[in-house]
Amino acid sequence: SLGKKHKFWETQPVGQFKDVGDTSLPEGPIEPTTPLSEVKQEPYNLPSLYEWTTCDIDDEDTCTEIYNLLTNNYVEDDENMFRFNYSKEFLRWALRPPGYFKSWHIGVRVKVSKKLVAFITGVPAKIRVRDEVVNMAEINFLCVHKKLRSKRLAPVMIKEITRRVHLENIWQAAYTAGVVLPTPISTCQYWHRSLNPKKLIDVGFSRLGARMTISRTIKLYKLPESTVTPGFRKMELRDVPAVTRLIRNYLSQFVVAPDFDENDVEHWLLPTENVVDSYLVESPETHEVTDFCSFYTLPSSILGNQNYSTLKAAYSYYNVSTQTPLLQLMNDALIVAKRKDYDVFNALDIMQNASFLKELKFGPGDGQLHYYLYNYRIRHTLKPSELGLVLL
Ligand SMILES: CCCCCCCCCCCCCC(=O)CSCCNC(=O)CCNC(=O)[C@H](O)C(C)(C)COP(=O)(O)OP(=O)(O)OC[C@H]1O[C@@H](n2cnc3c(N)ncnc32)[C@H](O)[C@@H]1OP(=O)(O)O
Ligand SMILES: CN(C)Cc1n[nH]c2ccc(-c3ccc(F)cc3OCCn3ccnc3)cc12
Repeated sequence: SLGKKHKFWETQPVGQFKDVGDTSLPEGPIEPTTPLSEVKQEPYNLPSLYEWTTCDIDDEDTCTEIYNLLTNNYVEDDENMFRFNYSKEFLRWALRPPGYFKSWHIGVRVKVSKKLVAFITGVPAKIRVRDEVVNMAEINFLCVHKKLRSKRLAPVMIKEITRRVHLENIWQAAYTAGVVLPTPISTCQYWHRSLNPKKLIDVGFSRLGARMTISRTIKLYKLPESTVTPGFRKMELRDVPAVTRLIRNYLSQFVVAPDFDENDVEHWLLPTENVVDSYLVESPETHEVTDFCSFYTLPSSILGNQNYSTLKAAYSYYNVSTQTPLLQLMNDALIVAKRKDYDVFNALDIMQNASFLKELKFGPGDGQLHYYLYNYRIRHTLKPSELGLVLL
């Protein structure tokens, strides 16, 4: 029909807008897997000025190049006031999960200067869709330098990472984006809970409510100094088996969710300073681990403000409540984040998050996050509450 033409995405094995609502199409892989011998052996062609490079994230200088490219050219909010500022330790965490492939950390350099001007990554993940556990690639950090935009570089990078993922005999992928592409499996809202309202108002992230003063606003968002749940403590290595049992059981209720094993839990959920914080509730009586909450640290650069350069943001990650009310558990997470000097606590309305957002004084964000699967059809668009997957 009319509407935007997606010249690249209409060539890809993804749900097409024209097929939305066609319930005759089966759920599952859209294209059959290809014999490995038929996968293109050589890289796709880049425009002649550029060359592919496989980025070694363990190399300090390469990690710095990636950090600088993203810091200056990655995702901005709709009003171009903030830009994600993933730290180097965060990138090393995000890109080296169990079973990762260095070949999936793909850069583009200018041949002459060797300047890194583009980047795209994949990490392997076992993702369950309903009752099927599918080996997928989680694609992230797609970035083209601002000076090289709208040259159709992104499709070449996407085809190249697709080729490299195919070489590892993986045929599906998961990704999220703030932009609408063919075709979201779900669209969720993000919400923000002010922790440092004065700074948020100063930098233009929040606006003073009608009939509100600064001091009234500070009082509105005030939190206790200490958490309230008995047995609430930081997660430790010895907790990995119990947390794995807890989170596997919890995530089984969602249509799309990671299929975490103990190695995954150790990597993704054990606290890492300035990257991911995780807490659990150990019953003082039974010493059973009954609840879990976690958030990751993703600052945003503040573009064009005299007094502040960085917004310290915590993002809700995976949370499980079996004994402690989710509302109380998440309020303890807010209390910890405030104590650690975060300015704002962000959450998507996925999983059971909608049950606490309003009551804990989260306000709706100004955009949406769309979830996508590559080469896997979902018959009906999912509600955010059916999603159990958080991509960084
Ligand atoms: C089996 C394995 C499969 C693995 C692969 C799975 C798929 C993985 C897919 C990747 C998932 C990444 C997830 C992720 O990283 C999280 S979403 C964050 C993406 N990055 C940013 O927003 C950073 C700032 N923007 C940029 O760097 C550029 O604007 C980018 C590089 C985004 C586009 O560069 P550009 O210079 O602005 O544009 P052209 O090169 O001229 O290309 C235009 C074409 O690119 C399509 N486009 C635009 N934004 C996109 C996006 N976010 N996903 C997918 N496609 C996107 C667009 O629709 C158009 O195609 P169409 O004509 O068909 O509409
Ligand atoms: C998920 N991961 C793939 C990064 C990513 N890509 N595109 C995005 C678009 C929105 C969000 C997002 C997710 C949760 C949230 F609470 C706020 C968000 O963006 C606010 C707007 N913003 C953008 C930059 N600085 C502020 C993340 C992303």
